[in-house]
Amino acid sequence: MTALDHEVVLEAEALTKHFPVRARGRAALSRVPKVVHAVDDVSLSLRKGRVTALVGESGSGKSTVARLLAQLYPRTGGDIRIDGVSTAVKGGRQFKAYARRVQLIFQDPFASLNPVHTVRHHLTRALKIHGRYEGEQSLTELLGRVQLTPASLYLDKYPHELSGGQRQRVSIARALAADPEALLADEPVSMLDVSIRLGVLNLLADLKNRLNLAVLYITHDIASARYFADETLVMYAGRMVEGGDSETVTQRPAHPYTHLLVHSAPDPERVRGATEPIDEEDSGEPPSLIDPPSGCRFHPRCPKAMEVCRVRVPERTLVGDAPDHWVACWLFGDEGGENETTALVGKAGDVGEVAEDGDDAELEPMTTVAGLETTSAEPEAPELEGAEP
Ligand SMILES: Nc1ncnc2c1ncn2[C@@H]1O[C@H](COP(=O)(O)OP(=O)(O)OP(=O)(O)O)[C@@H](O)[C@H]1O
Repeated sequence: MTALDHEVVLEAEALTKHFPVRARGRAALSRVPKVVHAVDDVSLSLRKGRVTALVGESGSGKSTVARLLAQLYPRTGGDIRIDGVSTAVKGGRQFKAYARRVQLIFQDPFASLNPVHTVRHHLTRALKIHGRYEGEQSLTELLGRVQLTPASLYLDKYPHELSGGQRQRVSIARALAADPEALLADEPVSMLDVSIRLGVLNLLADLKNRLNLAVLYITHDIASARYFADETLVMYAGRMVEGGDSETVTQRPAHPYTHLLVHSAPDPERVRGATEPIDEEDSGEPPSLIDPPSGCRFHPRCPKAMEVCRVRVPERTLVGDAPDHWVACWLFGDEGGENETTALVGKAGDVGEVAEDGDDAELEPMTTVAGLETTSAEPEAPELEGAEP
C-alpha cells in the first residue's frame, strides 16, 4: 500500500507566506517593500492514518507552514483544502469550525497551558468549546487516550505539578478534545528530556492508528522522521526540496541538502558505510530569506551546483527508485549534468556516500540540526468565544 492509497484530509498547494519587514534608513525610501520569504510555493498532502514529517533546519519555514495550515496566519498565496474544499478562515466562528477539524500542538507545553488552571479546567473548556463535554467520563476518556491513567491522579493537577512529558500529553489531550481529523505537531518533543521523547512519539503514532488521524510531525531531526513518519518532506530556506516515503528519503536521499541533513543526524543504525564525520568548523549557513538566493536556494552551499541552479528554480522530478519519491534539484532534471544513477542515491544503509563522485566531503554540515529555538513568538489564535485567555 503506498501513500497514494490513503485518503487526503488536508492539502496545501503552492502555499506562500511573506512577512513584511520594517525598513530603516535608506531602505525605507525604497519603492519595493522588503519581505521575508518564509514559505514559497509549498505543496503537501496530509493523509488519514499517516504521519508526514516536515524536516529542515532552523528558519526553513516549518513552523510557518504549520501555522498557515492551522489558519493562524493569513497566507500570501496558494490554497489550503480540507477534504477537497478550499478554505480561507478569517476568524471567529469560521476559525472555531476549522479548529474542530485541524488542531495544532506547540513545542512548549508549559507555555501553551495556563499555569493558573488545572488539567480538568483545560480539558473541560476545550470539550465545551467543541460541544463535546458529557461530564466527568469525557475527561477520563481523553486522559485515557494519552495514557494518563488513572485520570483521578491528573485531573486536579496544575501544569507545574506535571513532568514535561505529562504536560505535552495534556496538550495532546486538549487537542483531541476537538476530535480533529488532522493534528499538526510542531516539534512536539524537542523541549522534552531525551528519555521521554520516544514515549510521546509512540503516543502520536498510536493515535494515528487508533483514530485514523492525519499527523504532521515537524522536526529538525531527520533520524526520528525515519522511525516515526510514514512520509518525509524536506524544506530548505522556505522551499520544499524533496519528499517521499521516509525510508527512501532518509536512506537514499536524492537532494544534496537532504544528504547533508541525513549525514549530520545521529542514527545508530547508519554505521555501515558511514563516511568520516564532517568538520564542525566548516559549517555553512542558511541564506537570508529577505533576499534569498536566485534559482535553487541551496546552490551557494551545494558542491554539485551547476549554472542552471543559479538561475532557475528546479521543479519536482520523480526520482524513479520508489513510486512517491520526488526531488526538486537540477541534478535530476532534463538540464542536469547527471541523472539518478550518478547522483546522491546510494544503497540502503549507505546514506553517507555519494555514489560516484565521492565529493561529499565538500558538503558543509549544519550546526543547527538539533536543539533549536523558535525564531518567532507563538502567534495569537483568532479570538474565540469561550476560548482560553
Ligand atoms: N511573524 C514573523 N514575522 C517576520 N518573520 C517571521 C515571522 N515568523 C517567522 N518569520 C521568519 O520566517 C522564517 C521561517 O521561520 P519559521 O519559524 O517558520 O522556521 P522554522 O523552520 O520553523 O524554524 P525553527 O525550527 O527555528 O522553529 C524565518 O526567517 C523567520 O525569522
